[in-house]
Amino acid sequence: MGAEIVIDQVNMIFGSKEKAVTALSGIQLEIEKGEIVSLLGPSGCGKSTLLRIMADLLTPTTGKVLVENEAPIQARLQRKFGIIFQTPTLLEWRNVIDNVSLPLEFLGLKKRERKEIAMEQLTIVGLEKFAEYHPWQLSGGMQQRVAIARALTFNPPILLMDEPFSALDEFTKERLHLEVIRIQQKTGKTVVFVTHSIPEAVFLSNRVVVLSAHPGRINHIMEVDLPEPRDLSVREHPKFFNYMTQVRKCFDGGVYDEDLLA
Ligand SMILES: Nc1ncnc2c1ncn2[C@@H]1O[C@H](COP(=O)(O)OP(=O)(O)OP(=O)(O)O)[C@@H](O)[C@H]1O
Repeated sequence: MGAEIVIDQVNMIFGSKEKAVTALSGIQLEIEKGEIVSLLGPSGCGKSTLLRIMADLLTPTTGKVLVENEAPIQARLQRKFGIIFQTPTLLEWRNVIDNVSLPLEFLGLKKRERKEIAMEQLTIVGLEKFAEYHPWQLSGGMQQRVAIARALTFNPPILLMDEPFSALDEFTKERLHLEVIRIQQKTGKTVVFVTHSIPEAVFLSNRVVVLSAHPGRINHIMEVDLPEPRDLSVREHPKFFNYMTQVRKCFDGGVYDEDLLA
C-alpha cells in the first residue's frame, strides 16, 4: 500500500501564451493515511488549485495525482473524499437533516435510511438537536458544521477542506478546530486543510506544507510534534511558538533552524 494521496510532479498552468499563469510548479507530496496536512501560503500561491486537483475539480497540466491508488476521477466516483469549502452552501429551503442527507438522496437511498445516516453525522458534529432547523436559524459556525456533516455522509476516508473557517470569528474558529481534531481522532480520516493562517496550520496539523507564490512551489514541509490529543492549551506550549516562528522564516526565505525545536 502506498500513501493515501500521492502528488507526483504536478504542474498547473492556467491560460496560454502571454496570459499564462503558472499556478503550481513541480509539486511533489505524499500524504499518509490518518494525517492532518495543511497547505499553507499567501494568497495566490496555488493552495486551492492543489486541493481542487486532488478533488477532481481541476486536471493538472502535467504530473499525476493518486487518491487511494486511484485517479481523482475514480476516487470521486467511489466517494473516497468529502469536500468542505469556505462557504457552507446549504439549501435555505431545506432543514438541516435534509441538507445533510441530500447526497444520499442522489444515491436513491430510502428516506428512513437517509435520515438515520444523516442523524449519525449530525451527532458527530454535535448538531443532533438542530436537525429540524433551517440554515437561516443557525449561526455561521453551526452552518459550517452542517457542511462538515454533509461531507461525512458517505463516510469518506478523506476530508478536503478549503479555508473552511476563514469567514468565522476567532471563538467559533477555535471550537471548530477542536471539532476537526476530535472527528479525525474518532474516525481516523485523512484531512487536507487549506489555510493562510499560520497558527491554524500549526495547531491542526501533523505536517504543514509551506507554499510560495508565483509560481506555486513547495517551499518547506514541516513536521509538527505537539502534545496529543491537542487542546487549546497547546497554543501556550513553547514549541507552538517555535513552529510558528519557523514557518514565518520560510516565508522570509530564512534558514530552517532545528535548534528552535529543541
Ligand atoms: N480558473 C483559473 N483561471 C486562471 N487563473 C487561475 C484560475 N484559478 C486560479 N488561478 C490563478 O492561479 C493562482 C493560484 O490560485 P489559487 O486560488 O490556487 O491560490 P490560493 O493560494 O488558493 O489563493 P487564496 O488564498 O487567495 O484563495 C493565482 O494566480 C490565480 O489567479
